Amino acid sequence: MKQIYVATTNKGKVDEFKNMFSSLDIEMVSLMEAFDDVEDVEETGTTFEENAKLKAETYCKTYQVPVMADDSGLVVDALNGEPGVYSARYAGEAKNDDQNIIKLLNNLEGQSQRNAAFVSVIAYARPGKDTIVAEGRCEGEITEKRKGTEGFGYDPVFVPVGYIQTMAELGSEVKNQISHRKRALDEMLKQIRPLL
Ligand SMILES: O=P(O)(O)OP(=O)(O)OP(=O)(O)OC[C@H]1O[C@@H](n2cnc3c(O)ncnc32)[C@H](O)[C@@H]1O
Ligand SMILES: [Mg+2]
Repeated sequence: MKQIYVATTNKGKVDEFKNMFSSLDIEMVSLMEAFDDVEDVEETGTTFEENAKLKAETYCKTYQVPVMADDSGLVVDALNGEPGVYSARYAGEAKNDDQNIIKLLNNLEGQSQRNAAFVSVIAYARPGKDTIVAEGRCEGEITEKRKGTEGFGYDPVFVPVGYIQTMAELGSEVKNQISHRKRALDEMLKQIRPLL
């Protein structure tokens, strides 16, 4: 079976990729589990695409295996697209989900326009070949209070369009069918299927 290495330091993303790959005829291998010396790649890009490529290409070059990496985040209309590429470190380099949510809700206090979208850009880097990129979005709204315990990141304050519960209440079964990451992966598979 074809193996693809997925590179992420985020446990929530690993679980989602494992779940989404489980029905495919491609084996997903966690790069961080396969190699014990994996160093963090600094996300110096200003777009999701730049950072996704940076992560995938750096690891592909180091380990000479095909690598997929996701760069993702929350884009809030009333905050001019913030936190965007800074979603993980919105409240500081410690990358604390709870602090990030507190900062987001504070910045949106009294704001009735709460439209937002989760965005995921997946880059697939292969040794000696051009990198392939795919994007997925999930539109929704930011709640006034956090609700639910599943998922990670901003899931407790994000209600997808067409639902009344947050991603953290809906849980992985629903999330992995409608999420930005699932849509990006579907887009990616359309492009790489013929190449596998
Ligand atoms: O870079 P890697 O190692 O993959 O892990 P990371 O957590 O730093 O990942 P990103 O740089 O792509 O930052 C993504 C952040 O955006 C938020 N985010 C992304 N996808 C999300 C999702 O499905 N649900 C909730 N929040 C999400 C969350 O705060 C993430 O930490
Ligand atoms: Mg990151």
